[in-house]
Amino acid sequence: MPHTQIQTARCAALVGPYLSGKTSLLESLLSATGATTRKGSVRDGNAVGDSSPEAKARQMSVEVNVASFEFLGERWSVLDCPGSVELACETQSALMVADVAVIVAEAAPEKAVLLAPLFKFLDDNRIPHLLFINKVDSLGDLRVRDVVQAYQAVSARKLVLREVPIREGGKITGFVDLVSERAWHFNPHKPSNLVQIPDSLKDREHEARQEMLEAVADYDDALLEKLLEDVAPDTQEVYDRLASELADDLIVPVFFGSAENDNGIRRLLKALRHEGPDVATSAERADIPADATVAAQVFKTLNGSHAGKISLARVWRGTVNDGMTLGGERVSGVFRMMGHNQEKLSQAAAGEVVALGRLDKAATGDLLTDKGNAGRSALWPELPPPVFGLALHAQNRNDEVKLTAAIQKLVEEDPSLRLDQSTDTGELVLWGQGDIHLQIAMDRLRNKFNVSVKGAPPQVPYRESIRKGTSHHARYKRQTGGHGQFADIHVEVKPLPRGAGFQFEDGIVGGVVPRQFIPAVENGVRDYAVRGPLGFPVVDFAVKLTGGQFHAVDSSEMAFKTVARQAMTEALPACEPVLLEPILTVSIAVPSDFTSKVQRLVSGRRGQILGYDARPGWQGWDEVKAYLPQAEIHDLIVELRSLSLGVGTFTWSFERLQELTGKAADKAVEIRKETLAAQ
Ligand SMILES: Nc1nc2c(ncn2[C@@H]2O[C@H](COP(=O)(O)OP(=O)(O)OP(=O)(O)O)[C@@H](O)[C@H]2O)c(=O)[nH]1
Repeated sequence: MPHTQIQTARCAALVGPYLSGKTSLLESLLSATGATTRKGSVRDGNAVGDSSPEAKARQMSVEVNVASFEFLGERWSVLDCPGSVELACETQSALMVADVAVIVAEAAPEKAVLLAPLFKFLDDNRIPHLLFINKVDSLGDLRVRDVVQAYQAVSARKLVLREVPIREGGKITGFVDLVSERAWHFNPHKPSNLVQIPDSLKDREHEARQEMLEAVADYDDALLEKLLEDVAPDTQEVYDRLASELADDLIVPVFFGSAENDNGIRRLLKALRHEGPDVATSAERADIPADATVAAQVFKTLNGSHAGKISLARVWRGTVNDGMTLGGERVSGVFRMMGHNQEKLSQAAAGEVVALGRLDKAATGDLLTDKGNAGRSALWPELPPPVFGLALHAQNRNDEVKLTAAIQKLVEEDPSLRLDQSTDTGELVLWGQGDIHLQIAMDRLRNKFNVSVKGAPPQVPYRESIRKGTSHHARYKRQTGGHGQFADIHVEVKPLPRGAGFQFEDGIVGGVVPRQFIPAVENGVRDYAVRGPLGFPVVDFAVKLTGGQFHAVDSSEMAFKTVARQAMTEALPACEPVLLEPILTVSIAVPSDFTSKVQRLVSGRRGQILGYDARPGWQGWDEVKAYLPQAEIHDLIVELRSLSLGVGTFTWSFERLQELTGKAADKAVEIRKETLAAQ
């Protein structure tokens, strides 16, 4: 078919559920196009992608792999994205700069819901995408059309089957292309060869082709008219409509094959070549300002310990030259990536995906132009809220200082990580998207930044308060040599309502405690309140200084501060101390099939369900709102994912403190005592 050669390079992102075969597909695309001479494999650990130690150790993609090839004179960059839900932020960033996404999915209709967040993200961002059903070598009796039907339930756009399988002896041995109506026979690790359409398949082929044409005609009146009048449409017209409807994200063409056996790969390449939009179309989608002559957008940042900072960027417009000023900084090196290997270029033209050296101020999402750094694009996806935290400690105490700097570099590489220095517990808590996400981060700290760390569940920031008040008299008197120390106070202590904090009242009349010592009394109480009788910060109580005595020579600020602490130490245990635990408001989002399981999960964790509603903008999903003790949240995401095929997620915010009594309280106090004793 005629094809106007597209001069600019294009970019496809490979996305899809965990272990669906994206890295294998990249390997297959590279070998089919001659970009690699020997096909590697994920199993053998010699694929172009997944070459980092963290990826090899897990046999999974832990970050986006970038590679490129030429197919029939056109350059393509491929962004092989990680499939794990915990690494979705990385995938979303890569998708923002791609012309087209290939969703690689196994034929698993029972897990169709896994694709829902991806379809929604692609549709929300109008990113053209097609579906490649992988691993058809092990499809068994499943029918491709049934798989498509199951996936249709989670896609707002119409899935349009572009080929039908040829089956022999219970196996898929080839396919019939529904546009050209030509049949191909799969050959292991070799291009398919043209065959006759089997007679037994002719009816099915005709039916499927009609369905495809009708789906396409939904958006094209001229084509619809032809179909209604039984006029056979011209093949070129069908290809053109398919291309424009894909570019407008109106339809999702569906292909299938086997990355492992290199089947269906050339058909996929042809679809990308003929139907993938060009960079100018995608730049419009990305809202690249018209006045920028040169524009590139960073979708990933790498802080190599030796090579310095590298920004992976898509060139949206113009040419990026090594040494030029882009985004207000000098570009020091332009590289084309092939997995972990880099090829130095003197320049990169529009459409290319390149690594740019030493742009110290550029961050992921930033749009760099010849006019300056326009900052993070308004269209860039929001960061996912953190759902799993670990308190980190350097294995070697001397590394504690290095640790914070190294984590900051990691956060720059992966903005879905967040570092919090807890003011309550003093812990350095790394927040992320799940246990695997944080384990990868910890591995990177060791492998890249040479800091070995241990992770532990973060401490819960309990508080304590009192249930009843008391009056107390305390005297502090020391006579050591010359100057003595003297301070004497009467205080009234009383509980305050939840959320009131701490109040201090000066009730002194007649100057029995001189004015200059009163702040010292308040400071002494505040000092004490950092750790009450149960070992936690004391809140929601009031102290009134009602009387006292002083000595003209021996009284000092220090003495009054000390006596105030002493008064609290003596008085508070008698005020019925009570533990307060933080309660969070959580909002848990799951497909509605899992809503009742979520309610049980919340109840089983001492939570209080507030109700549930449809999740706005998510068809077939619910949002369950509940109060949940913070102590129950640490591994909530783990259980939530395991009951929802991995797609459940939640957001949380602090709600209030609430009294905790009984065994749970005793345990918290016991652990606190052990922790304090160990310090
Ligand atoms: N039978 C069969 N297995 C395949 C095929 N493609 C990939 N696999 C296997 O599926 C597993 C996962 O493949 P990967 O290519 O690592 O999957 P991925 O989608 O890149 O994985 P993540 O990026 O970690 O989500 C590997 O064991 C592959 O060998 C295929 O076409 N057929």
